Amino acid sequence: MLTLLQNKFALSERGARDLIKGSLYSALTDLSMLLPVGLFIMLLDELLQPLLGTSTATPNLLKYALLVGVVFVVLYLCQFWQYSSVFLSTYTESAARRIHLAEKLRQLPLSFFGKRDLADLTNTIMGDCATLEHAFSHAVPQLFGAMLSTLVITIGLLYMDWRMGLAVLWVIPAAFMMIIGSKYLQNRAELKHYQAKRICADGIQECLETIQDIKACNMQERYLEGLDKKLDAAEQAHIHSELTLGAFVTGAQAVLRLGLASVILVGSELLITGKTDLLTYLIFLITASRLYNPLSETLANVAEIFMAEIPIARMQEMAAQPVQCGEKDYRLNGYDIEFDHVSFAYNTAEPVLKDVSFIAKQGEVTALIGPSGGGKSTAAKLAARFWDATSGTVRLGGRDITTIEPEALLKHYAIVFQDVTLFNDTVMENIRLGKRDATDEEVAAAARLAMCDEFVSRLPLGYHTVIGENGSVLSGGERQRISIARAILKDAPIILLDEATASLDVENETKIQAALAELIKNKTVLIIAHRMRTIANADKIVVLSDGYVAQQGQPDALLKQDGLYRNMVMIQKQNMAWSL
Ligand SMILES: Nc1ncnc2c1ncn2[C@@H]1O[C@H](COP(=O)(O)OP(=O)(O)OP(=O)(O)O)[C@@H](O)[C@H]1O
Repeated sequence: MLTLLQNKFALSERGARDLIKGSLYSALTDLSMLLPVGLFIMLLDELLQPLLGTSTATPNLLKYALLVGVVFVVLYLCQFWQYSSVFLSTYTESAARRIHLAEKLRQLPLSFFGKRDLADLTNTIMGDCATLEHAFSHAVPQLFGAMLSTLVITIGLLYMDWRMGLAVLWVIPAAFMMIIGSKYLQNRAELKHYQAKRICADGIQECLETIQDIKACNMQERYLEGLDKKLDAAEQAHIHSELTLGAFVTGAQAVLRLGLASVILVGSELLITGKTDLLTYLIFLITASRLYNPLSETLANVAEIFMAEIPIARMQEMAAQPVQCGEKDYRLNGYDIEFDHVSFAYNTAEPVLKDVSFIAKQGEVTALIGPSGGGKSTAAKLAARFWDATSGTVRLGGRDITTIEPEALLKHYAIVFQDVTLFNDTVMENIRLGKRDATDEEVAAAARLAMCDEFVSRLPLGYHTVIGENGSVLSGGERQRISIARAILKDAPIILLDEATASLDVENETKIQAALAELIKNKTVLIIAHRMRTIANADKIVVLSDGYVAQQGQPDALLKQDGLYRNMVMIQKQNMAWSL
């Protein structure tokens, strides 16, 4: 039962157990709502008896006053238990779900993010969690509770008088059949609504991200027209989905109310023909008027549960994604990085790296060079296990890196990428990310080595200036220098520099090269650069072209060979001779 609920609703074991508890409390609350009805019937019975001549006793009002008090307390307690059980457990489960999702995202390989668009992912984390939170606090336990309480009442009514019992109950399967029958249409409408909403969110996100280019190309009007159409489509899809839901739910609720009419008809007939007594007839009338209330709400909830199937499916899809795992405690024999017949493809069958083999030795600078799209950045990312090789092995210190837990592995790496990522925080904290426990003095020393001083002194609050989302108040070169300072501060044994100095002017590049020369002593350095001067001091060159290793060896030796390396050096020399 627990496993079934876990699988069906993407719940944790505790969540499934809480759902059962919440459903039982909901059933108890529904049943407790019949207590005032019972009390009323008792009083009615005592009032009717003198009229019917079966007794002369008058009702004991004190007894009824006490019973009203007891019923009130029971009702209060049932509501209180149901509320605290259902809502508290739902929000606890919801918090656990969000943490679990975040934890899962942390462990997923980057290939997963390459396949998903960001708006969809954000929607899964924020929107889907909220949808499920609402469904499990307002719909699912109430539905199960109503089903349970209806079952108990059904047995009681059929036992009292099966004919009037059937008159009350026939509408329940009819109404549910109507809702279940409409499931396909409702799901289709909701899926269309969700897709339209996602397209809208994508459009808005794209607009915000590319606003600079849209303005530069004078495309505002055309772009906004497109966005307008997407918003209209989302609005239409939403109206359509609400109408589909509303039509079936109100239809089913109307069918439920027919039960009262049928009980009046059947009961009157039985009463006239003397097949039942007045009290039984009244019991059925009053029960029927109460029985349909929780059921009526439940019908609207059934639709919400159907709709929750979409986010549940997405949660399950996320949960089923394979994560990168490995050992946290391991021994390395130095920090040589070895690519051993490595091939790799992103999403397509076409490999980006093909049978790549080379060793980046500790204490040496190994430069990856080659034409654009040759696979240099991909190789660097494979070296840090951002992705796992499709075939072949990447080793660090003689150990296959797929056997090492990614976070434990990354402790050995300081990385400076082409695309720098900065956080909306101070310069100081952005650099401190390299080493969380670094003192302000250590951060400032790293910043000085990375030539940050000069531009930081111009910021209003110096190192304590908040630099905006992704360092929006800084230039490309300044952002890159912060990223280099981070790497210097981390002082890891392996350094990956992917176009690390690409956004710098020649003067700053020369200064930073000097700082980097200090940083990289006795470390394993893998450097990617287009400018030959950036890799002038490399110990080894690996030329990657079209995913293959075209050449590798010491720079001097490669210069003597007629190959890609010599061509690139010659072309760059010619370019430097040009002037505008
Ligand atoms: N995340 C990705 N998903 C799919 N394909 C990708 C991805 N990243 C890169 N590629 C493709 O892989 C190939 C190699 O890209 P890579 O960035 O490794 O080349 P590179 O040699 O570093 O290029 P450049 O010098 O222009 O930066 C290219 O064809 C590129 O389109």
